[in-house]
Amino acid sequence: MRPELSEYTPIYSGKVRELYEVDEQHLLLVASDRTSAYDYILDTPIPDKGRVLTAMSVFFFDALGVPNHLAGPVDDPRIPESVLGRALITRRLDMVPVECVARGYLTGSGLKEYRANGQVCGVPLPEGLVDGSRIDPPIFTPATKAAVGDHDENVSFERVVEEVGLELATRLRELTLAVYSSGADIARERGITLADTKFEFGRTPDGELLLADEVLTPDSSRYWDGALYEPGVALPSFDKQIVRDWLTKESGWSTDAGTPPPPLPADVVERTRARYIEAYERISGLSFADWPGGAQ
Ligand SMILES: Nc1ncnc(-c2cnn(Cc3cccc(F)c3)c2)c1Cl
Repeated sequence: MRPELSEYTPIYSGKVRELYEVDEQHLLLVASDRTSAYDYILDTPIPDKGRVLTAMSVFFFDALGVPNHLAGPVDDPRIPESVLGRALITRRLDMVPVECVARGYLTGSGLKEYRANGQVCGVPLPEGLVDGSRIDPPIFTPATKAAVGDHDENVSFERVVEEVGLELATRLRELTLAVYSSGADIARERGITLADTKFEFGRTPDGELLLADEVLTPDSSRYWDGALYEPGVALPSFDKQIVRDWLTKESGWSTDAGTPPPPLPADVVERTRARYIEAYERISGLSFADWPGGAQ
């Protein structure tokens, strides 16, 4: 008999995820079916999104072989039925207050910074780069966690050293770049470009540094279709472009409307759900139908 979710104390509610306390040493990390676009949380959930992204994290945690915060399998008996398949039992860690971002391609806030001063987070880049240019080797572009509703602030490596000390800052950079490259290689072999990603790390009471949070999901990374990639071409998001295009080209809404986006039509929801499942099945080589939870 599984416990009810109401038996666990909620300790954090993010835009699309929640965190509960299971006991002194363990947390329940829950991924919802909510999705965001243009910095809004959409009214319409994408069925199975939480389960697919959980499956992706588990696949990468296993594939990368890096010490991490997982403390049980996806069907751990401590996981309530209502969130089975989209929740994980994790060890409770002392989280490092740095968003550890790796970029293998120049876009988003990195491109904005580059255009202003030819570097990203204090890392100088070659001249002449455009949106989508490859950054090889990938760079560590850390950020400080923003207040709720705000964007993270890109910071220099030196700033991270001030925050956490040189040894840990160096370790974070090494781990971030190594794990990103391994994950990006796995995805690239399956035709998916992971342009960038954001990791979070935490420490155990005896000081071990573990990879925590979600790993290499479309919510923590930019997923591009490898077949469509070309530098300088605005790169559609593998998972979010269907929603973005419907919102900006068909719904009558616009980003400067100052109003929240309208609800999504069923076909946009279904096509987006299918894109998440396609990304998971291509990258993992596994069938999502075998993943626990969902319509029982
Ligand atoms: N193993 C850990 N130990 C301690 N704290 C965390 C932790 C804190 N915050 N976050 C981000 C987050 C993850 C999911 C759902 C949310 F609502 C928020 C993760 C973790 Cl993963």
